[in-house]
Amino acid sequence: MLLKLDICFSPELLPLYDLRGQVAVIVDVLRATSTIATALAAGVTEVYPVGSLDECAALGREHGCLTAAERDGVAAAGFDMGNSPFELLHEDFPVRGRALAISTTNGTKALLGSLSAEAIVCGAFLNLQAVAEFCAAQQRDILVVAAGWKGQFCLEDTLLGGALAERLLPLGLDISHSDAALAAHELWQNAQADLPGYLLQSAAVRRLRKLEANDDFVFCTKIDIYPEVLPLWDGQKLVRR
Ligand SMILES: O=C(O)[C@H](CS(=O)(=O)O)OP(=O)(O)O
Repeated sequence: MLLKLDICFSPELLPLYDLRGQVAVIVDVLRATSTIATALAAGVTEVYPVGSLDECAALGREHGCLTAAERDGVAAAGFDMGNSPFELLHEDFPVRGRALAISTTNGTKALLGSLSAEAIVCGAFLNLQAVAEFCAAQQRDILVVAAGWKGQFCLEDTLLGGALAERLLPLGLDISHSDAALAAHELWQNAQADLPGYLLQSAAVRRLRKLEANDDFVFCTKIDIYPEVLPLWDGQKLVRR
């Protein structure tokens, strides 16, 4: 049987999908899932995605987790870091061997809304190959859950869905049933020659540039920097597989 891939364009649309038996690929290219992949690549042992700032603070206080928290693109006050992957790569701020609790505007919401899936992984351009290999091995239908922006469609997460489809099509993936997947694949065809250039027109990049986080955008559009880093949900937390 051909495997299918579909795309849910925002967490608000999740009630329309039945995730049971499927692989959910949570995607928040700018920036949560890129930051989570970077954290695990940098030696963070486990990542706890949480919905509220209070839960994030409690995990820091009561369990000694590093805490990353952001709202509307800005680091929330009182936490170890915001939502930039570079904060996990500072030499003077060692993260290896530590657990991380993270709460962001869109990305953690997408993950916490997808818990009925058979398997849950985090996808970004940084770890696209790891995600593709996992999906190929699972032999289950795939739902790409785009974090979007405050319930709305976004280009960068949709493009990741298209790029994942492109990797899996030669293995027999079927996207013919889903206009969402077909559209994402078409978008990827247009963007792949110059992904950062294509995304310059996107709302997320305009937001990050206002926040002087353009370096984050450039980094998060690099493909397969971490081809073996797969953030996998173990029922309570994300661990590197
Ligand atoms: O910090 C981010 O990149 C975003 C915040 S927003 O889209 O700028 O409001 O959070 P995320 O949950 O990573 O989309």
